[in-house]
Amino acid sequence: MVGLPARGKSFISQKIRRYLSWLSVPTESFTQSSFRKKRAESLKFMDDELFDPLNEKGKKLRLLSHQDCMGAILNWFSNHQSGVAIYDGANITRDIRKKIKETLSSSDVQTLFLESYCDDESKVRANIQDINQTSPDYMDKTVEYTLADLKKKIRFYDSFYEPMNVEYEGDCTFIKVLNLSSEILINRIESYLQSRIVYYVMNLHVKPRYIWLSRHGESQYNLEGKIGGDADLSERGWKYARRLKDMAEKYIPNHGSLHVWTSTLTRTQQTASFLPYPKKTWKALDELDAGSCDGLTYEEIAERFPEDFKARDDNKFEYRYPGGESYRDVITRLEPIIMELENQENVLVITHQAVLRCIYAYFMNVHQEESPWMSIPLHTLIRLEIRAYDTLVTRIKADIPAVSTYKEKGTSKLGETRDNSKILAGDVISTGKS
Ligand SMILES: O=P(O)(O)OC[C@H]1O[C@@](CO)(OP(=O)(O)O)[C@@H](O)[C@@H]1O
Repeated sequence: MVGLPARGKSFISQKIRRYLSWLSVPTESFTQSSFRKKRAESLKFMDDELFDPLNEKGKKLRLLSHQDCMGAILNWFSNHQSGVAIYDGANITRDIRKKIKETLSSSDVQTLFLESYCDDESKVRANIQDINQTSPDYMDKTVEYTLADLKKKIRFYDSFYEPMNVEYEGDCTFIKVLNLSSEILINRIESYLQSRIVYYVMNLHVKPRYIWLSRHGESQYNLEGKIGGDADLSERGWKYARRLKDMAEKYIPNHGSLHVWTSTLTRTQQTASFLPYPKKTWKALDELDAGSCDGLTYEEIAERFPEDFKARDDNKFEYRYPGGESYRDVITRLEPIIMELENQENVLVITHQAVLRCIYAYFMNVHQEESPWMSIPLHTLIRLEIRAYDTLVTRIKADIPAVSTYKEKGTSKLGETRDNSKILAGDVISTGKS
């Protein structure tokens, strides 16, 4: 990363790390400031000395923390055949970038510089506000403190900042993001992975916003415990479809501009049928294809294909149904959906259990092995609040009972059917954090 403080470098780093990890590319982010803090603590160094351009000790400490960070990156590469290490630091001089490139290329590592250049004061200010509210570095500090501290650092770094340009660094591969917008300059993009990163960064948003998710209403197949298929909604499923309209009006603040996405399957389209908003149907949102097990109950699968049943329980993320899909396959086909969601302002996605797990795992940073086992109940509207440094989740459970479609590891039985008495009157709201 390249850029002055408060230019969204950590935000972009974290997003890229999450995106690539979700696509199964080993990715790690190394934050230079954490190495600097460690060094400063051990040397009993004050921040004031560190950001004084005339202070020789400060200069030395910055150099040491850079070396520590590079050491950690090289060490990480020695343990990984392939992958992406993100150096989250300022790296604002041509000299330091030249050294980074040389060091990495001597270890056979390609370098892609990603500069966040911003001279729009209002955007810098908004970013400082975000940093104050959500960055672990400033969690217990006032806005005034964060503002003063970051301004001091910006002034310091600005005195020797050399933005990237083709004239001086034409031989480098770089992406330059201008004013945290979709305006981007690129130079010498050479590999597929680099082009994925360019495309992803182009779709990124810094504005906080909500994404709304829901499974379809309870289907006839859900009632019978069957997987896959293209069944209609049950009576309670239709009830949820009607309720979803009221819930959208009640909970989605700017529902007037809402867009609804569904899969091509009947149950999601019936669920969306009362919503008076523009709709889009995506094949990519169809449920995980259960291949030759489509239309069976888990008990029938366990009985007829015991080896497959066990193999899926043992490694649910990788297991591919004969003639069907695995969770990994679903993630691959969901990539365009994620790109679009990163770009959109106000969308409600109505889809299926496995697909929602994959989308949820991306936004909530859930580990691959864990994601196929997450609980995504029926008749629940999920609100993801996408913020600069984390995602907040709120689940709004409609008071309409539904069967459980959750199967635990090691059993072929579904979870307990929720009975009416356990459903509280009114919607039940719960929250959590990524
Ligand atoms: O990966 P598991 O846990 O089997 O969950 C996926 C299953 O969920 C189901 C319901 O059991 O999805 P949905 O009703 O949301 O379309 C099945 O169709 C699908 O095969």
